[in-house]
Amino acid sequence: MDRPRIIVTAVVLGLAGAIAPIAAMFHLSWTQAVQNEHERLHLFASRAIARADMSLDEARDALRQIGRFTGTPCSADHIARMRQLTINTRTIEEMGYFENGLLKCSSWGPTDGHVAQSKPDFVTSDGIAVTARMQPVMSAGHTLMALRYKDHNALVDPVRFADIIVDPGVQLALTTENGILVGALNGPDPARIGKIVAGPEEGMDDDLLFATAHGTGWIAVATEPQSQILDGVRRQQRLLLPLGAFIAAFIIGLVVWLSRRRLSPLGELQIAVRKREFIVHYQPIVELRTGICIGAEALVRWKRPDGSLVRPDHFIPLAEESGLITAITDQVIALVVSDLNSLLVADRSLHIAINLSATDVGTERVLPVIAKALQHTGIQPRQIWLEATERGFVDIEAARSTLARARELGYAVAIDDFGTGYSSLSYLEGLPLDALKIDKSFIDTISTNSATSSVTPHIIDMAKTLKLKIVAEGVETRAQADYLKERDVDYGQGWLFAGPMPAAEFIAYCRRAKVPAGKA
Ligand SMILES: Nc1nc2c(ncn2[C@@H]2O[C@@H]3COP(=O)(O)O[C@H]4[C@@H](O)[C@H](n5cnc6c(=O)[nH]c(N)nc65)O[C@@H]4COP(=O)(O)O[C@H]3[C@H]2O)c(=O)[nH]1
Repeated sequence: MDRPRIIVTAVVLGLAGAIAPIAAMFHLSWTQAVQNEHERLHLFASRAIARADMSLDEARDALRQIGRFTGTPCSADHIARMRQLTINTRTIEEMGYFENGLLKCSSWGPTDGHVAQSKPDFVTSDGIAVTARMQPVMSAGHTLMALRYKDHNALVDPVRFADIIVDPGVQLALTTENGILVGALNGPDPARIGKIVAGPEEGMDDDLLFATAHGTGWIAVATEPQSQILDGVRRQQRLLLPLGAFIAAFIIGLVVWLSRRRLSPLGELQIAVRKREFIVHYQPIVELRTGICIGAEALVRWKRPDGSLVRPDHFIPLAEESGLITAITDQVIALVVSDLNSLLVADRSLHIAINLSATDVGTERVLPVIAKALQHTGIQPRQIWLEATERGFVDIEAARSTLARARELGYAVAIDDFGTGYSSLSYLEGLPLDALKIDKSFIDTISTNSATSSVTPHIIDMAKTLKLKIVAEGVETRAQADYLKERDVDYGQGWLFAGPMPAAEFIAYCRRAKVPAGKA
């Protein structure tokens, strides 16, 4: 992904990361507050059911007691007993005795016997027939509930079935299972209660929150206006919004950290390695005596997604420091083989020099990589030169072992940038080498009177003493080329002959250079 896309993606992710947790916490505050309210309403409804059951138990107890009366029905004793039970049972307003379906007497005294038994709304499992709303004949007060067991009935004030303490704003209703309103607190709307009873256990009906509880035979409904939960929502928001803000800050931090990492030079280089964004340019090496091209040095370039080329000086040090260099070396080896396989097979006199990093020289890791890349290509190992700089000789024993093994396998080994490090003759003597590349800084001094100009002939003599092939790097002028040729330096590389070029151009250059290249 290129830079602008990373930035755009980071901004989008950052915004989403900031908005999503806050929005989620707003939503969660609301649902949590609603759930809390439902639980609270459910508690009131359950209490109403418990209260109704208790009232029913009281009435049932009184009905059973009077059922055990064995004296003459509607005698003074019987009426006194009913009256006593009415007085002693808080729930009961009046008791009555029925014969052949007609009220014969009540706790108030004998009746004229024309009041018929009411039709029950439901019958409990133990045989108590409940009529939710009926008008008492004797006491002629407000609507009561009738509970009948065998021949006796008890009239109960429905308020007794729902008289629990609720929070302000909460309305309570007790209905039979078929929706007949039995008792109510704080004036709920009967029409809406009827609708709620037929629906789910809890929820929201327009602007009304509700929860129901089911008992044997009745349903309790607790409701409250939606506006009542705003306090609860605010309470939840006070708890959850800081958490949302923390998560948002964490996500934004993470996005910034990740995008900075991806935008950092190392992050970009890691992506380049993963996406194999490297290409190789080839700089011809010519024989100074004839000017014929005898090979090239493979020089890596990083081709950015926008097409621009980054020179190795700008990323090789970072690659070496981070350990990415080994992957880059491997990609260069693969590219050399795929770019120049045919050329190297067609012309056995050509070689390609590959730069090894200090890490590559310190271990033998790279050797099997090259061997594998050359398999089935027809390229001969001697056509591959391995260039090691003096930086790679920090662990001299490891370097010696790698270079010796490389030569055993048939590769040629050259020391690159010679003279810039700490190499001395005695140092060089111990190393298994085929060639020495004189650094450009020494070539630059040729024909000048600088202090280092006298060093160049010594380097040349030293290489000759060690019977090494010599390559002069960075040859830019004819005077430099003439000087080197006079001193029997074998090969030259530099802008005088050609700069680094893409593979196709190098192949064309080599074909032309059957005729001597440059007039060295
Ligand atoms: N001013 C001037 N410069 C000339 C002339 N002739 C050649 N050069 C430049 O000198 C450098 C020669 O490569 P080097 O000494 O191995 O130095 C190389 C080498 O140490 C390293 N490098 C390049 N490719 C690789 C690679 O694949 N792996 C590793 N580990 N290092 C590489 O990067 C360094 C720089 O490479 P480049 O930028 O391609 O720079 C190249 C080349 O473009 C000339 O006449 N005048």
